[in-house]
Formats: sequence, structure tokens, C-alpha cells
Amino acid sequence: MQEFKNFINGEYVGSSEDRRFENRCPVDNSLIGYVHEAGQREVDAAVKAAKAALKGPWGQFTQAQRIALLNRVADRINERFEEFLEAECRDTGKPRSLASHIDIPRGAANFKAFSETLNNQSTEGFRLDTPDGRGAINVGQRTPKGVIAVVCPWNLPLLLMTWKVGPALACGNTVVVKPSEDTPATTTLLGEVMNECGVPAGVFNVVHGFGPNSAGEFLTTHPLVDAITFTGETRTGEIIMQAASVGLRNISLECGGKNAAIVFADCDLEKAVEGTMRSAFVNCGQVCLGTERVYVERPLFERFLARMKEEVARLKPGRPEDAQANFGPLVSHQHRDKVLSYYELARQEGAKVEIGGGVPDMGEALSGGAWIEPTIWTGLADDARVVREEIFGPCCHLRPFDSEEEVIALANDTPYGLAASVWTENGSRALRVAEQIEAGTVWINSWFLRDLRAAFGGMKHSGIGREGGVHGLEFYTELKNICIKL
Ligand SMILES: O=C(O)C(=O)/C=C/C=C/O
Repeated sequence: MQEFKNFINGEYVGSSEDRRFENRCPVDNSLIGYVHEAGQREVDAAVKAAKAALKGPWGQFTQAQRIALLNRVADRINERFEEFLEAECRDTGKPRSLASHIDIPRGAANFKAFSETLNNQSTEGFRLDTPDGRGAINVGQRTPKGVIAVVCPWNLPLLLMTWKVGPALACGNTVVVKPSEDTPATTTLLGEVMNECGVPAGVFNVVHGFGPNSAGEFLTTHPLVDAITFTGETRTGEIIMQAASVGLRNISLECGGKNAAIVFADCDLEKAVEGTMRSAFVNCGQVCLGTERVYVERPLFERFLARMKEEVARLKPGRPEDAQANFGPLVSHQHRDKVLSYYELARQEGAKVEIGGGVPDMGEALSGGAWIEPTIWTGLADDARVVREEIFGPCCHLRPFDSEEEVIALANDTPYGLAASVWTENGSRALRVAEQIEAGTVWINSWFLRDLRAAFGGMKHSGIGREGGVHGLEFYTELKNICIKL
């Protein structure tokens, strides 16, 4: 049985006996081990360790030394690739083929992604003319923001955690990470890597637990936390933003979405099918950037729908280690109950279930897992809850459209604004449509093609702030102006 302990000041710290909770594998509901919930005492110790580390050796590291050390962390993750892969797949149930190409490689790469940015990033400078004719020089100086609280989700546990920890540490901050209670393994394992690489104690800390009245609340309300970065549901983002307002802590929020795919009749059909299939069903539909609304220009609608149904029928659910499997379970029974409630709601709202709509028979050995059928609906009204609310499962609704103006209005008719994809071989139309879509990221003839230097984040109810490249600097550093009279 595994024990997932808190990682505080360079040491694994258990909680008192009665604060442990089960960690189960969503493939077959088997018990992986126990997670040690951090109470106020553990969270306080972690935040104070992070605060103290800022004034310790870490505070003396040059930028070049930090970058070299974080590159070592990335290399060490890759050296322990199999362990991270095994841990991630056991926690999430996702296919090894997926985690070995996305989760773990990106989990390591996120530590390297910011080195180049920081090495090449200048700060501003201005020469000011003064009445005495001697002038003055203004120089910008970036300093670490301090202790960063990192609250991250269960869908891409390692990737989405290091996407924040990487730039935070590269900029000289220290972190206290609160991973999801459903997926503690890879964040806990990263503590070992930090020690192996010589990251000073207190720079990287992990506290396990839940949100309200648990580690999440204790961390985001802790007065010594200088800023909070969160990826997850919009409602939780609102609660975190309220906590951050006490003491005016800055926040970075990447929240929910109800992302649209817009498929024009002149698209490359097979490319559009492949990309839309991935965006709707990869990771069992548990990707914030994923597609749950598909708009297809009417002349192509029936053909596109037929192709999508063929491809959904080809998806192979199975254990992570099953080389044939390309479709895993949802992360937990609790989340499956939520997604199944939308499957039921779709029926009530009058959807035609083109394929799926239920729970697959996975046989005796896997019957305890959080398995669900990939599903396509048609025929729902634009104001149906299934078309408007984020489900975060392997399902999407297809609807025909007749004009560019109509589909832009449809795609933007949502409180969210995270991502979208546009499929057409007409380049000027692709750009014209992309410019009008209210979303932080718009892919044209692609999906989840990620340039880590590019701005990344959501607008409207999908978040606040941008991550990636230089954009993270605004959140992870304080920018000071020094004015020198000549
Ligand atoms: O690719 C990334 O950097 C990223 O943040 C992915 C987010 C997916 C959310 O579910």
C-alpha cells in the first residue's frame, strides 16, 4: 500500500492517523494507498518553510543557477520517466500511450520552457530629460513575488502542476502545491526529485487534501502566501479569488470552458475529424481545452457526423498498460456520476443519442472502474443546459450552421472563453473567424498544438491572466522602477 505524505521543508511528513484518506485507481477501483491530509498545522509549516527558503540559499541563487538546477529537475524526471508514468496512469487511469506522449514529457519540459525566456528577457529602461540638463535613468528590476500557492487539477496532474511550478521557481519564488485529492502521486514523487537535484529545502512543498475546511482553504487563506495560481472549475476559481482579495494577493486563474469546434464545408475532412475526435475524447474528454460543441456547415454535416460516429466506435477502452487501449475511464466515480447526470439530462432535453450515452460493459475485472461510453448528441436547442454547461467528459453535441456570421454568434454565445478550433482550407476565412471568436486560444486546422512561449489562458468565465513565455513574468515577479538622477 502506498502512503502519499505531505512534503514540507524537504521532508515527507505524515498526518495524524485520522487524517488519511483512500486513493483508488479509477480503472478498477482498486486501493492504491492512503493520502495524508494536511491540516492547518501542516499547511502553516509548509508556507513558513517556503517563506524561510526565500531568505536562505535559494534567495542567493543567480538566475543562471536557478535555470541550471531546473534543467536538472527536468532531466531527472525523464530519468525516472517510468515511475512518473506508472504513478500518473494509476492515479488517472489514462492510457500509457497518452501519458507517455503528453503528461510526462510536458511535465518535464515545463521546467525548461522558461529558461530561454528568462535568459533573453530584458527589463525596461528610459532616459528622462531633467530641467538641470543632466537627466535621469529609469531601470526596471524584476524580483520574485515570494511564496506562490499552486492549486492544480486532476486531469493532467503533473503537466498542469509543473506548468506553474516551473516558471514560479525559475523566477526565484518558492511554492506550496496542493494537488487534487484524486491524483496525489506524481506531485508527491516530485519531492524526491527536488531533493535528488539539490533544490534547497522549503523551495518546493506539497500539502494534500480537499478544498473547503481542508488544505486548499488553509493554503489560499494563509496570510504569508504572496500569490495564488489555480487551474480548475470556475466556481472554485471565484472562491480562491475571494480568498486572495484579503491582503491583495495576485491571482492567476485558468478555469472552465465550453469550447467550440467550427467545421466549414471546405475543410480537409479527415484532418477535421481527427482533430475534433482528439479534442472531444482524448483523456476521456477531461481536458479544459477540449471540445463539447461542434458546429458543422450544413452541406458537410451528415458526412462529418457519420465519420465521427465511425471513429467513436473504433475507440478502445482498456487498462493503461493495454497497448491497444486509447480510451481510459473518468478520474473517479464522483466525476462519472456528474457526467452521467448530463447524459440523462441530454435525453430529457430531447437529444438524439447518435452513439454512446451510457456505461460500457468492461467485464468482471474492470466493472468497478469509472468507465463511461464516448457519446455524440445531435438535435439539442442552443439554450439546452447540455450545450451551455461544462460537462468535462467524453461527449459533444453536433449542430449544423449555414453562415459564417451565424456560427461566430453561436460559438460566442457562452459565458466561457477558453479555446476554440476552426477547420477550413480558406486561410482568410480562418483568420477572419479566429479574430472574432472570444477565446484565449484559437487553433486553426489543429488542436492542442502548444507553443509554450505563446500566451495561454482564458477570457470571460474561463480565467484571469496569461501563462506561457513572457506572460508568466507578470504574475511570478514584482516589477520595480529604479530612477537614477545623473
Ligand atoms: O498545455 C498546457 O500548457 C496546458 O496548460 C493544458 C491545459 C489543459 C487543461 O485541461
